[in-house]
Amino acid sequence: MNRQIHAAAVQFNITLGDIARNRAKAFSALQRLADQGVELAVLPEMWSTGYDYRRLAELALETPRIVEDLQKEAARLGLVVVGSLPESENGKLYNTARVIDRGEIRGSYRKLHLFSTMGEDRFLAAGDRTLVASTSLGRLGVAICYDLRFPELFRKLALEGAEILCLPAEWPKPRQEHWRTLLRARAIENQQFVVAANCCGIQGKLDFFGMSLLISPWGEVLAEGGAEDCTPTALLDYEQMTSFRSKIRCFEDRRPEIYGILP
Ligand SMILES: O=C(O)CCC(=O)C(=O)O
Repeated sequence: MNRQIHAAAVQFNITLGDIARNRAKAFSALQRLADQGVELAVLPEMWSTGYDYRRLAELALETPRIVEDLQKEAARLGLVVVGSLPESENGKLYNTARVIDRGEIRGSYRKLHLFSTMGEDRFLAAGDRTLVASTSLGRLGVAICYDLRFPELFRKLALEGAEILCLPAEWPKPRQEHWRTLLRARAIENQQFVVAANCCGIQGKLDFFGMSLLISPWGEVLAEGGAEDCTPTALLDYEQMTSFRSKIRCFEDRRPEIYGILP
């Protein structure tokens, strides 16, 4: 049976520290997307708060309630939703993405690579495991923003069966070409779909360019966001992935015994 998944990236201008406003934007986008028949929606990184480091510990206390509401909304709308939020546990803060499948949490992923260039490692603790979540739409691999610069992580997710890579981000100017090139490379080399949601607009000193992308395993950009709030959508056709994987056999032809630490 050929599976086609209607997917979207939810791109918006995150207002620093304003949970009510960010939440209203995200939830109304999810409603609109569900009305259009979308089944998978990826939200940006730290979408409820942005990087409001000064107040992050206090803001993170709201996260469990937001996740609960998101679960109810995903169940009501029949959506799979991925996006990252600040998480507080045992006195530490994490940048954590959850995979919510029509109400059920299928997995949780704490950002592994903290962006030391901007001090993320001074405020947040890093995760220590990867995630490929089994969902009603297939196997979703999750990575967050700066993780994109570490290809080994993505190969591991692919070897663990990831079919769609979901990447919430807050990726600023002037590194648009890195964003686009690396996302396309990850899709091509791992022969999987990529749904990457960036934010847009100004947050503090940072200027975010948007350009959320949905990419096929062939590397085609299926849909692309502009520089404003938007929700690019595309159909992800599993048949295309299967046929590409059978023509160019990257997984079978690997030589991990020579160069790899991965099995
Ligand atoms: O790698 C980059 O250029 C951006 C990464 C980033 O902004 C982040 O991880 O928060």
